[in-house]
Amino acid sequence: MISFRNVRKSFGPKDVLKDVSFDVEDGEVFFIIGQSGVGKSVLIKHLVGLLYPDGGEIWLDGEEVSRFDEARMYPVRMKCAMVFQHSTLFDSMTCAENVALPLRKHKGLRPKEALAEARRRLELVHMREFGDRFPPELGDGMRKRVAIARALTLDPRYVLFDEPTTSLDPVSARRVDKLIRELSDTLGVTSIVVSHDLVSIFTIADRIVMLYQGLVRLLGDRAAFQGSPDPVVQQFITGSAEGPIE
Ligand SMILES: Nc1ncnc2c1ncn2[C@@H]1O[C@H](COP(=O)(O)OP(=O)(O)OP(=O)(O)O)[C@@H](O)[C@H]1O
Repeated sequence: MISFRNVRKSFGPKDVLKDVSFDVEDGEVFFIIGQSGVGKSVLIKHLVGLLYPDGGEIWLDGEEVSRFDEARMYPVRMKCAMVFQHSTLFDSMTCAENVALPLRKHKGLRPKEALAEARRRLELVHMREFGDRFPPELGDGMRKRVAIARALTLDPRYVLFDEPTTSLDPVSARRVDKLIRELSDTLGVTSIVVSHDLVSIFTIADRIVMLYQGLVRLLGDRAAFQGSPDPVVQQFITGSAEGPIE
């Protein structure tokens, strides 16, 4: 389980996170939503020690990771994989070689074993037949799925997705949604998804937290958001230009 407890973070005079608290339960698909610049990426970077809070605590599986030094962060990063918005695959390696890389580096598998295991991992994301292709030969959606396969190589308990469907065509975006849902349902992975994509949110989220002006505006399931009388929540989820959001 992940707990953010009264987390505060400022950059110079800018108070990005003022007092943010919520828990993410094991196995759920948990979305973090809110306007551009509200601090969604800043928040998830705290989980893996890419940022440290100015105040408050972050707990992961019973340990306060917000006080960990680099050495103690290492196993945390193995447990929490990140899938960045732009797939960071090596263009000069095949998809299978890309997925095999962390298996060789962190699990010590020999090249042949790592490649065989990489092909099994590609199957999880329905990309097995593309193992010998190079990333530039594939579309964005397929590259994203390979990046997800690579993120899964070290059997993380948590996968942090930063805007996984942004810049994908609608069909590829829905395939990525389906995959995120499957990872929770079949592997028990906990997914934390930063997203603006209303279709994803209302199709696959178990729970959603909305950040607004440095605070949690609403935390709840899809029905709680759809039925919320809060005009800020309603404006965000309907994507309306008119309303209280500045
Ligand atoms: N390392 C940093 N140094 C200074 N300011 C930063 C740093 N990282 C983030 N910020 C600022 O913190 C604020 C929140 O950024 P963040 O990237 O978390 O927004 P976001 O909610 O993820 O937005 P988007 O949806 O556009 O990705 C922004 O104003 C950003 O400029």
